[in-house]
Amino acid sequence: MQLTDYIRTIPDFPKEGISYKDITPLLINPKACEFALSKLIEGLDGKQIDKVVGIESRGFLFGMLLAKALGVGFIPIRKPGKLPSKTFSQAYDLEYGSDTIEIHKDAIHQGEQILLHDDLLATGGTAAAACQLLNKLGGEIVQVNFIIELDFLGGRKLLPNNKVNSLIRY
Ligand SMILES: O=P(O)(O)OC[C@H]1O[C@H](OP(=O)(O)OP(=O)(O)O)[C@H](O)[C@@H]1O
Ligand SMILES: Nc1ncnc2[nH]cnc12
Repeated sequence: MQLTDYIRTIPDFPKEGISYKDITPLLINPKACEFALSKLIEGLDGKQIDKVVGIESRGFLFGMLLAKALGVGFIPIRKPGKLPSKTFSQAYDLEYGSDTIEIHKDAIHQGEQILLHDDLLATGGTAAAACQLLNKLGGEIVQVNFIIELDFLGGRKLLPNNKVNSLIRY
């Protein structure tokens, strides 16, 4: 199976000049989703994971599937003002703007082995901000994985201390 067959490129969305990678053709196909999930798990090389953290909103989709498949809990990192209990916040820049993400202060315990997941790595601002939050909580980031990585934006450079795995690289 070729995962790239299930990714659609939309020019000039959400802003002129952005070539948007749309994963909805993947989401609509259960066999392709199963394949992508198995590849993400394969990329973990059997490493022990205590919790999966997914970044709002597209990181929730495979994040929860990964947690279920690994038999561990899922933790959402959310946009500001969405999490109801006490949070840590981190501001960051992304390919088409800037934003803040938050995590519950009690979501992770010191030394827990964390898999961080998002659908796409672009400039790396979002994932780097998420790593800062996880480090603050004392989580050990085992791997950061993505369905898609936009190599030409160099996002990996913002994750110099992390193992990064992406299924598709453009
Ligand atoms: O590497 P970066 O340049 O930081 O960009 C990557 C982020 O951008 C997208 O999220 P977006 O903020 O568009 O939100 P969404 O998941 O709710 O669509 C994507 O899902 C990543 O989280
Ligand atoms: N080019 C892109 N396509 C889809 N999601 C993105 N998030 C940041 N850049 C993106």
